[in-house]
Amino acid sequence: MHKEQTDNNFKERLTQLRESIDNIDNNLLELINKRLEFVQDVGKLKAKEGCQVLDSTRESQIFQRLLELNKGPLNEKVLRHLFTQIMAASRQLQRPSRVTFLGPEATFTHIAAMNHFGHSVEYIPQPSIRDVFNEVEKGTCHYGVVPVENSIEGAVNHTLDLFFESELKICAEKYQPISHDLLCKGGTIHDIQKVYSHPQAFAQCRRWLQKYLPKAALKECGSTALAAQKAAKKQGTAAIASSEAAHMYQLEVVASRIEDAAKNTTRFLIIGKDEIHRTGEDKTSLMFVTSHIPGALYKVLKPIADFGLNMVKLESRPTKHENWSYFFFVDIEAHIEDESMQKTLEEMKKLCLFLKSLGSYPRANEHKGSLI
Ligand SMILES: O=C(O)C(=O)C[C@]1(C(=O)O)C=C[C@@H](O)C=C1
Repeated sequence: MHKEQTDNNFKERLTQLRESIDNIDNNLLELINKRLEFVQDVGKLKAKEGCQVLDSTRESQIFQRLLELNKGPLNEKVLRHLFTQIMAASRQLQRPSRVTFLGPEATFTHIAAMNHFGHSVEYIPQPSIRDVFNEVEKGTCHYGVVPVENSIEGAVNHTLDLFFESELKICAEKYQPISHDLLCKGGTIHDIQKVYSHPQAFAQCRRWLQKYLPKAALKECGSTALAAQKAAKKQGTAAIASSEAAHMYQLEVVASRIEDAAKNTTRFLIIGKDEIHRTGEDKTSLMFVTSHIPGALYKVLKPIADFGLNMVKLESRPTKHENWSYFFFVDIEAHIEDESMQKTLEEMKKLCLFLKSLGSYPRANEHKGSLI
């Protein structure tokens, strides 16, 4: 076949296919707008009844249903991303919401927040985890996002401690894969004399730094995003931060995925004032203090096993009121409305000096990952 003929065939076929795509897009647009009209009606109903806009239980059911229905080629990550954005736009239409997070912009907390709430909400950075709690308590923001645990470094103690004073509830959890890049304003790796980053990021990239930048001075910053801001100001300096920070602070990625251990993940908590209903796949977080007697912790935890519940986390923190006395934090795979959980709590309360529930929320899957 002549080249001209092949070109014409290609163009004709491409035009046909693109027309089909345009038709689908037209339908999608019409359907999304129709969906939003229903969402507006739900919003009016909720406003009348004084119900909260975000219904994590319903959203989690929508994801479960769509994932079961999906036959591909759309993959799970992209499906989740698309519907996160659609539902974020829906919530924003019902009531514009504000989400606050441990800033500045482009921290991994910000990335986790955007992956959870989508791009349609207003994001407000805070300088500390305490400020995130304060803003949500005051009601200036509807939800807050804070880190609670890293798969390599362990618990974020400050977050755990703040739950003692706070009446806020955990409304959701989000696992965010953490991947570090080396960013700088220009030039090559050979020009870098100084590297800025958060101490945890340095710890997570130790071997890489020893191998490729053994002579560079390492300067600690309050966050990886702050490190990126600093590196953006001076040639010959670099930052270890996310690829999102590169984009936000106009830096170039000199080396990507420089962390020593793959599968580095941080678990974030979404805090707010909502009580989240049962989905059937839930987690409940508890905080308690035991008495100072032999076997106290064993006795308090025993009902969890007796009622057949799965404890997935146990953490301790000093109470700071009395030396060598501790708060314990446990996560249990159940909802507070479950009968077995109610019975467990009844037994645990009898054995604790102090016990409170930090909330029940849908269990997140660690392997859902991030797209953005
Ligand atoms: O079903 C609701 O309650 C809605 O408000 C609709 C919708 C959605 O977009 O599907 C939006 C917000 C809620 O968090 C849950 C679902």
